[in-house]
Amino acid sequence: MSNQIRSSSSLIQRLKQGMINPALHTQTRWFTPIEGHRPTIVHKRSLDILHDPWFNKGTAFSMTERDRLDLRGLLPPNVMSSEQQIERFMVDLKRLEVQARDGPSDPNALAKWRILNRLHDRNETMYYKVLIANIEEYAPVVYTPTVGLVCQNYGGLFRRPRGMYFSAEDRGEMMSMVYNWPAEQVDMIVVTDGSRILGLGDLGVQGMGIGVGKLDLYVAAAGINPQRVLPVMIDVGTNNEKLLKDPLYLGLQEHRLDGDEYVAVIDEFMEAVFTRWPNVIVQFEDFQSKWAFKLLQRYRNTYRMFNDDVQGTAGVALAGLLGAVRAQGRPMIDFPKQKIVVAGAGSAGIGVLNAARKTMARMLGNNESAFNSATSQFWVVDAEGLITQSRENIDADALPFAKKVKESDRQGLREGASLVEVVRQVKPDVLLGLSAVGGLFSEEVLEALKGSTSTRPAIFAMSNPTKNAECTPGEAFSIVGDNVIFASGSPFKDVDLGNGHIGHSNQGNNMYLFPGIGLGTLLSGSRIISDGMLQAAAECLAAYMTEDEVVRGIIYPSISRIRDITKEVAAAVVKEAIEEDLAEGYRDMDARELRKLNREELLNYVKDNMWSPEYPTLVYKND
Ligand SMILES: NC(=O)c1ccc[n+]([C@@H]2O[C@H](COP(=O)([O-])OP(=O)(O)OC[C@H]3O[C@@H](n4cnc5c(N)ncnc54)[C@H](O)[C@@H]3O)[C@@H](O)[C@H]2O)c1
Ligand SMILES: O=C(O)C[C@H](O)C(=O)O
Ligand SMILES: [Mg+2]
Repeated sequence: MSNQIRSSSSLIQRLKQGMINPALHTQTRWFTPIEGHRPTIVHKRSLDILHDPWFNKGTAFSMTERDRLDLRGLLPPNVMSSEQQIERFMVDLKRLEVQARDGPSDPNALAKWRILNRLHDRNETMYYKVLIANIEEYAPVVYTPTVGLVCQNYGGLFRRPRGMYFSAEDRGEMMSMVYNWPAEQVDMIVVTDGSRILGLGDLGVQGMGIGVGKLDLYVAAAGINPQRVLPVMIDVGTNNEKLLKDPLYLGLQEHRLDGDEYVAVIDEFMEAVFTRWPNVIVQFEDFQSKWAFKLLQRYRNTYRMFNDDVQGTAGVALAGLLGAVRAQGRPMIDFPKQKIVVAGAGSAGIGVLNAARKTMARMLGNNESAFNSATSQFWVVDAEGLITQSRENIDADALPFAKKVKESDRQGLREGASLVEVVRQVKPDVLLGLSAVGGLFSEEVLEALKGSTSTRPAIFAMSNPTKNAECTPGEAFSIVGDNVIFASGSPFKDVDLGNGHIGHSNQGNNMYLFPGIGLGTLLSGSRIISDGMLQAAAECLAAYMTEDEVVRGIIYPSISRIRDITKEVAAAVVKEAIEEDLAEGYRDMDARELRKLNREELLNYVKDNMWSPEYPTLVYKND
């Protein structure tokens, strides 16, 4: 306690006890502190304050207080008044009923999320026990699709902060701020700038929810220790006009930084986290396409990082495409014969196209003619229709897939042709959507797909969340036929086709790969995540399904098996890292020892390093 406070409070005590006659002191004009202005002495800092209901002020901590108490970076950047905090809380309380009605497919999804989130705040071990034991039921609550609703309502749902926030205003400070995070070791970071959250667009600082949801799966599926995960939001502003005007918005209310200024912020963040935790793995999530590719190219050879939307999605889609070939009763090597129409040429669509083309080309001999012939198997349609080489200002990433004008003429197609025209003319084996446009595979498009030359056309409606799916499984099976293969990014129920037959609704989501890519990289000790490691992950997922399953139209495992498939994927990633001479080992397992492991030993090594939610015995030690 400061001397001044001690002396004035003892004065008050003495006054109260009648030891001082106030009349004698009228001339002296003693300083009497106003009760509400007296500081409260705390013996805590950082997260300990935020987690103490007595001291916590949440978003109302002023900037100076945040600096004084090591809170900088642990809260969203916008400082709120207590009146604003209460208004936000009340808006949310009143909105609950409306949101419950608007929920994805489960009207109580948001309410369930709140209950689970409160458990997460109170007891991590119990939370993950519940999640792992009931993953099929609660993955759609803590992850896609409900997490989309959570991000949209983040302002109202914000309670106890989770993760770190770096904002454009923290430039020059990140290297020290990163030490405000209390964990000595961090294995996995999921970072977003909130610019393209699922198919919901720019949600600014509210995108924090996506990193939290992805890391829940890292813990539940990959057994990454929850004390070693860190969700990060880089708030460089938002171009969402509604949020820019919302007085209760928690992020920076200015337009997004762009160009070199933007890159400098991300560079500073990368330097800061890798300086403090040199072995961390950083997963980039839901960055708008414009930056997704550029940042991936910028960092992938120097840092342990990957982009989930570009690379994770590519692997999952590739595994599904190979599964669809098998489901037709054909060998995987027939993949290069598939005609594939892709709707959407953003970070996800282009990622899938590159991976699928590369795999086809490899199957065809990996030379120039193999590449050309693989390229001709794809038709790419974006918001402006079919992409051909006659398009002006064509995006550099889409250029390799632009149809040659002669080729499209021959097929009766022109630049900008609509999706339905393309499907009608091409009669594809596969129709794959990563457009973020719900219902894009309309009745007309699905009717056109009935003309497919495939015995078993495949439909991948991969956009998230549920309302952005290009079509539902009900529409796919009823319009195109009972025989189709169907997968979607967000979960749907299987369809009862009558006569005891089931139309299987697969979930084609990058959740089947990113946890294994992260865990495998960690356990291999590789300094980078190579194309080969990603390819190995995808091939492992493709091979995971049995012949019997694929023939029944089941091309992805049920989410109840996610811990097992993640273990397999991680082992495949470690193995590839060893083969590419990238593995440097992890903890006691050095690179030489790693190389000696056979398949079974490798799987055990992975399994033994997966955290499981069990209560440890606690002992108090005073030092
Ligand atoms: N299932 C998964 O695992 C998975 C993984 C990553 C992304 N996604 C989903 O994919 C979607 C797209 O993500 P992104 O990062 O590529 O987004 P993006 O905004 O970068 O790209 C969207 C693309 O769709 C195109 N498009 C828009 N309207 C169209 C229309 N009417 N017809 C055809 N194309 C149209 C755009 O031109 C653009 O090329 C999102 O909904 C996201 O949730 C799913
Ligand atoms: O988050 C998901 O469910 C998948 C993917 O990363 C997406 O952005 O949609
Ligand atoms: Mg994503």
